[in-house]
Amino acid sequence: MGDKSLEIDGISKRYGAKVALDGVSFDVRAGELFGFVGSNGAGKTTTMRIALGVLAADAGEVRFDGKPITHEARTHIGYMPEERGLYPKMKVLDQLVYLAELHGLSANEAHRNAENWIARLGLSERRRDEVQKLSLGNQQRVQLAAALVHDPGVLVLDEPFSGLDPIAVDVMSAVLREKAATGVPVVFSSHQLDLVERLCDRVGIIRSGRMVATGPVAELTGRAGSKLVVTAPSAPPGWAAALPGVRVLENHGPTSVLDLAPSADDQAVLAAALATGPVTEFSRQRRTLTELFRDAVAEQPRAEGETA
Ligand SMILES: Nc1ncnc2c1ncn2[C@@H]1O[C@H](COP(=O)(O)OP(=O)(O)OP(=O)(O)O)[C@@H](O)[C@H]1O
Repeated sequence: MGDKSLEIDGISKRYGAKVALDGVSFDVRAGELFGFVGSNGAGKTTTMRIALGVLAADAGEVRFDGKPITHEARTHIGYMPEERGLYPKMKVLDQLVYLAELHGLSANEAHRNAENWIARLGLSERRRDEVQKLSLGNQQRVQLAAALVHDPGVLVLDEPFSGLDPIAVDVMSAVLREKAATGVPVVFSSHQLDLVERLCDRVGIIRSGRMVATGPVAELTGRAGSKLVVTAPSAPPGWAAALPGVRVLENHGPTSVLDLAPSADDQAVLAAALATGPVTEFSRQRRTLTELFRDAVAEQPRAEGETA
């Protein structure tokens, strides 16, 4: 491994008349953590299942290391399915050893890896317990261990953070960063956008089966303009409403939070504020991924055939 990326190129998928994916493209580069975000039903799970090969696309191609992904290459993907596919009655250690052996590791390697991940993910006291007797969060740790136990060259994780306590979130984050640092492309879906923003090198936003934005968070949020916080105690209500490229987001007493289009002139805003009297605060704030997401999801025209 080291320089191999996973490419999703023009993937389309219908379920009957329902278009689930319509030409979805993005790449997850070697060594990067890629956050895949989108509303419920936008197509994340479908995309991941197609990348893994458990579902066939109607059109498009999945490539690994520049070549159409083979069955062999797919066995090197560590996958965490949304439906969480563990054997409920099997014990944690046995299950991980079994899965590692299934991927071709020797008995010794399988044991060593299983024990390593059990320790790393804080499951040592649970290693002899049946999976079904674990809490949901601990089952999820086992599910991550299952995705990692065969030393995968790619990680595809469907909502790995959902339902985890803050400590488990930290462990999961550290493990994903570590795997990426070894050159593995890591893609995961999540609705926890603050976490995605903090953790990921790049993100992709999918809406109704189409990618609406892909790139580093800072780049995407920068392109979307910024927020301005202005405190002008003498300003009358609505002082900023008519300024070009400005949208008033919130007013708290003398403080206004303004949304600035990329074309808007912040100095003109400052001049307008000063024209009302003193200005005691004037600061730019970067937009968050959550705000960007809301805009991206709200602004796109509805897909053909989609009902409100
Ligand atoms: N087996 C199926 N049969 C019919 N429609 C399906 C099937 N699986 C998914 N869909 C539809 O395809 C679309 C995409 O679903 P998908 O599960 O990929 O979304 P998602 O982004 O993972 O959503 P969530 O965040 O809720 O998990 C949805 O409209 C869904 O209803």
